[in-house]
Amino acid sequence: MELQILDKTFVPFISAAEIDKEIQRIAKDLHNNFQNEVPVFLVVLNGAFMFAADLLKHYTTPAQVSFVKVASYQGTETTGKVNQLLGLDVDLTNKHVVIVEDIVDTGTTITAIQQVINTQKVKSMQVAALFFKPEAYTQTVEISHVGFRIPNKFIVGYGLDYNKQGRNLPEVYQIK
Ligand SMILES: O=P(O)(O)OC[C@H]1O[C@H](OP(=O)(O)OP(=O)(O)O)[C@H](O)[C@@H]1O
Ligand code: HPA
Repeated sequence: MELQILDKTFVPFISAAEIDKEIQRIAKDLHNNFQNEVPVFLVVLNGAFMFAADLLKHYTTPAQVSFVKVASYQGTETTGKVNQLLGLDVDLTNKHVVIVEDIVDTGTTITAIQQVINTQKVKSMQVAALFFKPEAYTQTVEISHVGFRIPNKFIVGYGLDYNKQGRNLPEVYQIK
């Protein structure tokens, strides 16, 4: 069934069952990665809230979870654009960090986050993204865990919004 949000029409793209299957696979890969270690999951709000909830329910050994938001503002002339992670309330020193993102599109956001994380002495850093648009990606950060590689078309649902709407949908729609 088509979905109308404001001026745009969307068509069904990925079902809730398909999403769940990929999330279980990613959770298993993460378990295998960390074995007896306790990783820190940094969930990037707002979009990743639904992915993070489902992923972390399948990650059943001890972990730390923290929620961050990216804020960028203009610094001085020499520093240019400065990025900040709002809400980062854990010391990441010597920790295995997993950044949890709903989507990596151009890669601007994940690159900004990685730059902030790299100012701390972490043990390792990985990215888990449910969706990745290879054709749109312009950056070099490695996306360690990807649910779906998708075409460069706008999607909504499962945390992702169009003009603030559609985050609540349990499946994903693609713009028509
Ligand atoms: O790779 P990029 O081109 O940077 O795009 C990806 C980012 O865009 C979305 O966030 P947005 O800034 O829309 O905020 P939201 O999570 O609150 O929707 C998404 O959640 C990613 O964080
Ligand atoms: O395709 C998308 N949909 C919703 N939000 C987004 N943020 C980056 N890409 C997208």
